[in-house]
Amino acid sequence: MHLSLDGLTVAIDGATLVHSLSLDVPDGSVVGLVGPNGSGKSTALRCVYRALRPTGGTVRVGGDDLASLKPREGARRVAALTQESSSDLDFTVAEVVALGRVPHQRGNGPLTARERELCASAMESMDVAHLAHRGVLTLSGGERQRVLMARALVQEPRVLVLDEPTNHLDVRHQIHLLSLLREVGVTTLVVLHDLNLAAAACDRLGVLSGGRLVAAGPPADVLTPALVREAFGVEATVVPHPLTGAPQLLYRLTHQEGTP
Ligand SMILES: Nc1ncnc2c1ncn2[C@@H]1O[C@H](COP(=O)(O)OP(=O)(O)OP(=O)(O)O)[C@@H](O)[C@H]1O
Repeated sequence: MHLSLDGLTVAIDGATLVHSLSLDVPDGSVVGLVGPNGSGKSTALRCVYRALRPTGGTVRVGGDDLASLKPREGARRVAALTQESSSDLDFTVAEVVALGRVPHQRGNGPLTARERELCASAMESMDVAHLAHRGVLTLSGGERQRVLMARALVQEPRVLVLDEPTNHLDVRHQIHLLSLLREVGVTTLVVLHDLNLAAAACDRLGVLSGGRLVAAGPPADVLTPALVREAFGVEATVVPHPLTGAPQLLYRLTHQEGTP
């Protein structure tokens, strides 16, 4: 299902945090949003999972204005894994994952056999099946992140919105999660800090700086030394990955005058 941000603007207390952001995420594609700290990535994403109402512009999901959809219909279409996703209650892992089915359920009936199978397979896929009976509050940061991703998958969304989903994950689980996005084939908008992972995982990238989209396109077109210098203030050498051809950034740590 196609996701599009059309002239999205967010102003809070007189400060414009996102300036007229237009970005398309075609059906089944993975689009990455990158940019320095405070550039507006999470703010833009919050409008897509309806934690924030934009001041201007529209978020369209499958052609429909998200703001016009009933909350349940919105939740059937869009699942989010965000910095705010957490559970303060000591549910078990299996219970938290099963919560992903709520937008599809009528009343408080038990899960169907298909839904139980869906939960089992999502937990297996995110490598948390062995934690099914553990309380989520006892989990490590990475384990909790994988549980929340399993919950998002169980929701069977048409659009996935992920804010730094690899935060907390070790390198094996980072690669697994990002590879999974391709396999699942769900339209995905994902904020990533690691530009090399973003280049490998995404069909297209959008670069935010100061709340404005300063570049958008395939990773090889976007991740140039000039763009990285301008947006991030960093010197990088860009080389093609020897196996995949995806652009990879090499950095050199610079010595600061006056430090040992
Ligand atoms: N509710 C708010 N009130 C005032 N300022 C806010 C609010 N929410 C976010 N901001 C500011 O808006 C800017 C963009 O924040 P946002 O969280 O979208 O950035 P980001 O690109 O996701 O950053 P990071 O990479 O650090 O996660 C920041 O300067 C932040 O301090």
